[in-house]
Amino acid sequence: MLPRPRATVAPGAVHVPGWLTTQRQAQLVTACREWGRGPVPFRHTRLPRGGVMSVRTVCLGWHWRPYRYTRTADDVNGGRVAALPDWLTELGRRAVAEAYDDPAAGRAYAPDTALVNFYDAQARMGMHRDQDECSEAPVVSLSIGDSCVFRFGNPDTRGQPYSDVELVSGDLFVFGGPSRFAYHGVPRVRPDTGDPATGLASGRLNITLRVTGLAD
Ligand SMILES: O=C(O)CCC(=O)C(=O)O
Ligand SMILES: [Fe+2]
Repeated sequence: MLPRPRATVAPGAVHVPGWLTTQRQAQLVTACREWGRGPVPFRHTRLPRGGVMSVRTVCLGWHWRPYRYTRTADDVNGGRVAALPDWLTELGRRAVAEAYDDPAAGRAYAPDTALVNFYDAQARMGMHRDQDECSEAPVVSLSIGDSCVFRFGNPDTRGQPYSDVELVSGDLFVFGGPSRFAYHGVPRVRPDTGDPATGLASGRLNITLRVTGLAD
């Protein structure tokens, strides 16, 4: 397969294909399994109006539920979420530095939460903005397993203009600056497109690192 070129999808939104080695992806898959064992398990997030998200999510550092962050998972089992490990923070710093070709931006990046989403073949994510953070620092997104269509739009509307980007296992996507509060979503996952060498036999994992801007 030809290497896919790195692309600026919108101002401040950069797609870096094949950023994670297979070995690093396998390490992340193992870590995600471990995080799912507790203290808070993966769950389908309940929405305030009664809906349930099709992805399953576990959080690190801070627990996200619509539409705020807390230290304990009061909508799951009340447990305190697992810590965000230093090695993952470090990976996020490197992601920002390399996506923006800006070592200082990488050094300044201090994520304090990660959302780990698992998509089975039917799971989707509707167009939304990541806007429960009190910070304009970029979001770092890592994808492992099945490919998906990642729809990345604009800060003003759920509709056009947007770009449909194919996110493949190992890809990095960073969105910050003028795109930090852009609408985005996952309209479809492509079953059986992942590489079993990552340790994920089916489905898709997405890890987003964020800065909440919150203090205890
Ligand atoms: O799965 C993805 O690629 C995006 C996930 C996402 O937008 C989110 O967790 O807020
Ligand atoms: Fe999001």
